[in-house]
Amino acid sequence: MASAGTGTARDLRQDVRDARRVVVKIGSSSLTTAAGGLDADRVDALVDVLARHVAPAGGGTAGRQIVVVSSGAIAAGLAPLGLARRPRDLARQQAAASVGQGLLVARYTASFARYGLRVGQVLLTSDDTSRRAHYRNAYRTLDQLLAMGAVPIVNENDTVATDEIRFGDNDRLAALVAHLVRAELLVLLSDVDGLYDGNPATPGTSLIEEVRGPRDLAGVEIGSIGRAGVGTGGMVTKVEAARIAAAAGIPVVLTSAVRAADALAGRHTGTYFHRTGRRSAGRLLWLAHASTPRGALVLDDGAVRAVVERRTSLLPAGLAGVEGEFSAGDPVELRDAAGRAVARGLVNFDAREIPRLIGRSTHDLARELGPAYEREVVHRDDLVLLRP
Ligand SMILES: Nc1ncnc2c1ncn2[C@@H]1O[C@H](COP(=O)(O)OP(=O)(O)O)[C@@H](O)[C@H]1O
Ligand SMILES: N[C@@H](CCC(=O)OP(=O)(O)O)C(=O)O
Repeated sequence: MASAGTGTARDLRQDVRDARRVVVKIGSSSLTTAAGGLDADRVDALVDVLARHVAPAGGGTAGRQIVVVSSGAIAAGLAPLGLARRPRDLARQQAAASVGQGLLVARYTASFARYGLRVGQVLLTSDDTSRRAHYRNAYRTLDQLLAMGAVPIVNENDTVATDEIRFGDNDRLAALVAHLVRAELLVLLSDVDGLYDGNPATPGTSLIEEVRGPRDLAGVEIGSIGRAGVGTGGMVTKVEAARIAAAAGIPVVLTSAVRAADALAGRHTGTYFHRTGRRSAGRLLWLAHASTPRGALVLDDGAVRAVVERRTSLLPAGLAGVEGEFSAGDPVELRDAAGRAVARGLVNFDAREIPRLIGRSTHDLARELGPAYEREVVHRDDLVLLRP
């Protein structure tokens, strides 16, 4: 194991050091005071580290493009609204997020301004970003901000997200943002210095320095939120986020906010997740991990084979049934006759139109109902297979 701080080439995680476009996610627990509310000093401490990498002068890794995914809106809104702790109900969480998000971004704005850097607020919902037009738009905005030297500050759009479509935690959001902006590195910063093989509060547990794949996680006790009680997903969502990013070809460093400088410099700190896959097609990762299906299409056996093995579009002839209420453009699940989900896709028809399509050829449908019906139920470009 290389030592931290010396900085010879062998001591460094080279792909971390070489990454130009980086997503840094910071959790609520690292931005709030023990008494509740935003801790301006901790925001400044993080920005001190990040600004050094973004600012054009200074050598080293300066000139990097950094996207910050910052939690903390709800936590920052608690004290100003006289709430002693994080509320359980969605309405009060959203009220707190509404107040807190403004304060959070104001703090980042002032803090980055110390280095002559601008920030741009980007609020995303999981649902939007699975759709083609929104996905492209989100990419374009983030890319443009980076091209103009600004630092995007991303959070979930808490005030409009409903319980069903909500990420809640920002870990998976950060993994998907990393994929969206084609980042070369994802850094997850928390109040714990990495992934431990059990609850770190338990004596005798130790830090896992590297994860090469699922086998390295076997037997690891991955627990929920920490002492601060302001975070959401605990280690479970961080490991899930790391898995999503690594599978999409993006290495991940998971460590504590106080070690951010070491992590970004490529020094051996925290837990390093090696990439396990290659970059996959854009929006489909969001479709698989971020969308909430509004209903289901039941496929006959031939259609399951065609979609799963031959990767074709789903045509009306392969439909055997429909469930739920959805509109054209919504995400739906594709199920086999036994009810197993085999794929997820964006459907081209409203649910109420489906019964008349079941088992029919597109040719017959076009002749009977007009040319608008000569289309796939789910196009293969809008379809992602789910792992068994
Ligand atoms: N195996 C584990 N390794 C490390 N931390 C763990 C583990 N299991 C549970 N945790 C807890 O997860 C917490 C971090 O999650 P969370 O509170 O949601 O933070 P954040 O606000 O940064 O997202 C840590 O404080 C730690 O107590
Ligand atoms: N969007 C929410 C994130 C909630 C949250 O606590 O996330 P995290 O601290 O990353 O587990 C917020 O800004 O409060």
